[in-house]
Amino acid sequence: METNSMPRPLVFCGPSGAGKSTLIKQMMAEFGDVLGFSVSHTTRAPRTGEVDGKDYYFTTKSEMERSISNGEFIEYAVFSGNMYGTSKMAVEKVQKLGKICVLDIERQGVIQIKKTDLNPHLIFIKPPSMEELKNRLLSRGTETMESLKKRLAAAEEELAFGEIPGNFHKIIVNDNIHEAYNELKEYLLTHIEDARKNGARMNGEVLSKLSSLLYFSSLSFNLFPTDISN
Ligand SMILES: Nc1ncnc2c1ncn2[C@@H]1O[C@H](COP(=O)(O)OP(=O)(O)OP(=O)(O)O)[C@@H](O)[C@H]1O
Repeated sequence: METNSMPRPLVFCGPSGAGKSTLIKQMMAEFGDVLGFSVSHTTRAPRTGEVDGKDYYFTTKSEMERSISNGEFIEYAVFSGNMYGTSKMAVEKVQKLGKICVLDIERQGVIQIKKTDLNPHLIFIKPPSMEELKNRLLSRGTETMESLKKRLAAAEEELAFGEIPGNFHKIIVNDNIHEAYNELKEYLLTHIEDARKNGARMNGEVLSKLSSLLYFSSLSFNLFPTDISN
């Protein structure tokens, strides 16, 4: 059960190409009523098909640095030469809807988020091998030779971080995507059901408050006057 009214966020971490976005997209498609994606900010250029405000908030280095110094970010990191970060606004936007906030962040971000009071479920997505990771990044077709090299070099460090005991609550090896997704779903099902029940309870409370409010305003303003023609 949740210990407070805000459901615990889900933090996904793992090397670039491990399959985080693929798994998150499947979860959002199946549990979109109760999950909300925290849209990160980035200074990297949009990839074909990426939408500003949906996949990322695309921004500039100077704008992002200004927001960070104003304390507007929960976590941020430089990865592969670009800045990435989670703004407080992005998480609050999801939590205000009573949904479980889903974050896709890298190692430096996980270290920072662990110091906050967000108390997330920390999930590490691992590729079956470095060779397969390279193949996936190549076939995704999003990388230049230079960015591929950077991502693979960073992957070694991400993997080492993922394997340190206590860093994550759950490690999922994404070999077969269906098996990986089922393992993820099984791990999160109780959390999702709790959030659904809490959401339904919160909606019920809001509805009952609204109907009392309507009832009392109808009495005080006599919105529904009694028929005196009889
Ligand atoms: N189990 C799998 N088997 C084969 N291909 C996969 C599997 N999971 C994901 N892929 C493919 O591998 C590529 C990388 O996956 P994805 O973009 O989800 O990784 P990511 O961890 O989100 O990477 P990044 O951090 O760079 O955004 C994609 O083209 C995706 O379709």
